[in-house]
Amino acid sequence: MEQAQLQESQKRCCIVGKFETFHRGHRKLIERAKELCDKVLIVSIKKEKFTVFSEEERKEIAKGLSVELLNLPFSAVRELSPQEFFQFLKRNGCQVLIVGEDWRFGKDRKGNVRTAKELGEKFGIEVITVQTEKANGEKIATSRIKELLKEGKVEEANKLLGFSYFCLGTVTPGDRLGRDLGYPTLNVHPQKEILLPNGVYEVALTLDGETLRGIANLGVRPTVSNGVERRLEVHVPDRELPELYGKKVKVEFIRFIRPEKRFNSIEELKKQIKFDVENLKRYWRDNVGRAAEV
Ligand SMILES: Cc1cc2nc3c(=O)[nH]c(=O)nc-3n(C[C@H](O)[C@H](O)[C@H](O)COP(=O)(O)O)c2cc1C
Ligand SMILES: Nc1ncnc2c1ncn2[C@@H]1O[C@H](COP(=O)(O)OP(=O)(O)OP(=O)(O)O)[C@@H](O)[C@H]1O
Repeated sequence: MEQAQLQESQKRCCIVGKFETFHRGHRKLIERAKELCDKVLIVSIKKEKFTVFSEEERKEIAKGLSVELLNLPFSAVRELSPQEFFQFLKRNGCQVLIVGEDWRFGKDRKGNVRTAKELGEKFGIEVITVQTEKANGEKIATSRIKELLKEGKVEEANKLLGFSYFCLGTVTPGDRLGRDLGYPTLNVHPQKEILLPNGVYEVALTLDGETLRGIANLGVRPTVSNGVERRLEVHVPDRELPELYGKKVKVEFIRFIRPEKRFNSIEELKKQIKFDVENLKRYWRDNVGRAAEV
């Protein structure tokens, strides 16, 4: 029995697909793979540009899930027949293949789960099917997550992702206006274009391994600038942050608070920020124990 368990745990599971977002559907496959195998390899095939997460962000997600990520351009597999595709998997040491119910593979997407099971028998690769993960009766899909993010519905997007939409970025100097306003902000230069609309968001800021709750303005700051350059500025209430220029940070978007606005004076902007911050602090007090993560 022990020997059998040992052999089972040394198996290598593969999962193949675009894997743009690692949403709850993708992660159901990963969880199943981890139950069955010691090593899990994600073969991520990129057809078009990924826009939700940068390459480094996807690597970070994969690392957090303890899976190996192999990125392949679509051109590397486009011409492979279903049979050649299985030969490719075999060469990569794949012993178990985990697939969603509607998985298609091989040239012109000719292969399906049935073909996969047949080829699996031939090549000695066990093919395991996982049921589609749905939310409100609909298959969880990256396209829906993108739509929600673009509409500013970050909480709904996060529910489908199963974690908070985030960006990694570098701290850059701002105009030092925030300090005069009484609300100093950390300017974060993100690695990608953030899909969310301009606005004020509840966020979680991770720096040097510590996660702090904060409030961010994502936008062009129409009150104080000519409104062209998009910026991400994070304010951490009741906390004096040291000089952090050049540091890599992570900003998770938890909740949309309000759209960005142009105020007639700095005084009005200051009053609004005070209102936003006080409201958020009250919200945190009223929701003690609520984790930053979904
Ligand atoms: C919670 C919060 C809300 C904000 N809302 C707005 C806004 O609605 N309109 C706007 O023009 N700027 C807004 N800002 C941006 C401020 O104008 C900006 O933080 C300030 O100009 C400081 O910029 P600096 O860090 O480059 O010095 C907001 C900032 C924070 C922290
Ligand atoms: N909601 C889901 N539930 C279960 N499995 C899923 C779900 N979405 C995708 N999968 C599976 O994950 C694997 C990788 O899929 P891939 O990244 O190519 O996604 P997809 O089906 O095109 O979905 P999406 O566009 O949402 O990323 C495939 O085996 C696919 O069937």
